Amino acid sequence: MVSDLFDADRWTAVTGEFDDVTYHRADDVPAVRIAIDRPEVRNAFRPGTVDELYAALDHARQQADVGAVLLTGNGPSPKDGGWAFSAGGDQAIRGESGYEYREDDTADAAEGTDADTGDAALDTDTPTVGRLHILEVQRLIRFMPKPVVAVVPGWAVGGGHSLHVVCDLTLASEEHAKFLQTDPDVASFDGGFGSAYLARQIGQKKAREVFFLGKTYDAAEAAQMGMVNEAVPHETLEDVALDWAETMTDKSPTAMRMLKYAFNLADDGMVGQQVFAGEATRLAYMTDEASEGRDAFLDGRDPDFGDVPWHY
Ligand SMILES: CC(C)(COP(=O)(O)OP(=O)(O)OC[C@H]1O[C@@H](n2cnc3c(N)ncnc32)[C@H](O)[C@@H]1OP(=O)(O)O)[C@@H](O)C(=O)NCCC(=O)NCCSC(=O)c1cc(O)c2ccccc2c1O
Repeated sequence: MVSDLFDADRWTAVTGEFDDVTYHRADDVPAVRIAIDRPEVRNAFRPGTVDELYAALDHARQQADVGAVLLTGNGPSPKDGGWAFSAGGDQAIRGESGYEYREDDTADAAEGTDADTGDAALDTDTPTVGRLHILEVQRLIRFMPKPVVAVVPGWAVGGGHSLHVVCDLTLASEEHAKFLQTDPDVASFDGGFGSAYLARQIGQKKAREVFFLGKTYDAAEAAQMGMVNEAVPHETLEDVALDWAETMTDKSPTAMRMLKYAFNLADDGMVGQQVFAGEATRLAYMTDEASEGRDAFLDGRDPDFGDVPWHY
């Protein structure tokens, strides 16, 4: 069983070697579901978990027929029935330079696993140094050209809280979702999206409260603060998430992509401009004007842009 909230009739597993993550594609919606699968430790992530998250998300990014990603945590815990989106970095394997691979951490994806085949695509050694590469996952979510929805069935804590913050939308379980920042309790700090983008969402004073006072907020409070879009009954969480995916994937892919990058642009500086401009270039390439520029070069003649209007 994948998760109590998972409806096996609506999803098909994506082939790949995953130990800490499950990865499914919806049968009737162009969307995928990626879930951390360590419910016994509140879906805390270790380096191998992060590798697999990255591999699944990057695979989803590259599927031209997938328009939305649902990111969640499987549950409940077999130990005590508790639910979690993620409790952040696994503190049991935190070393002095970051989170460390241990023997039982099957880091297949770190070796370049191909998400389609599970085969090792690149021959790299398992790193011996500590990692903080959940930040790479954050950037992947931020820059991928399709919406990512955090589907929060329980605790979103520390680095798990930051993960929901960086997602485009957050949907939370009315009964079980809880939001908490423990970073300064465990001498950690997400000074990037987890704090700065949070402040954009809920305001500076409130974001400082989240980190400095470490209060726990339920789904209704988090929605009222502006870091959660909607709180829904626990049993309906994944159905509503898939409805959202269906709504979003019915819309124009180009408009959705340009909107996501436009929302990012002001906060992301020159990187935001580069990502937005890349998509503007793609749109320009689709015009007759661009074809004329290319063809003139290939034909060895001067381009004739005479018929192209100077739009205003
Ligand atoms: C999440 C909790 C509030 C849940 O409390 P609850 O009482 O419901 O459950 P338990 O405490 O009994 O936990 C059950 C079980 O899970 C284990 N567990 C929970 N969280 C973790 C964890 N993060 N790491 C390892 N194990 C965890 C717990 O030990 C129990 O196991 P048993 O064997 O005893 O059954 C509460 O659990 C909690 O507060 N957890 C810790 C949250 C936390 O501090 N997370 C880390 C924050 S730092 C971080 O995530 C982080 C990661 C990065 O990679 C970064 C990179 C760059 C910058 C910043 C980063 C960053 O901040």
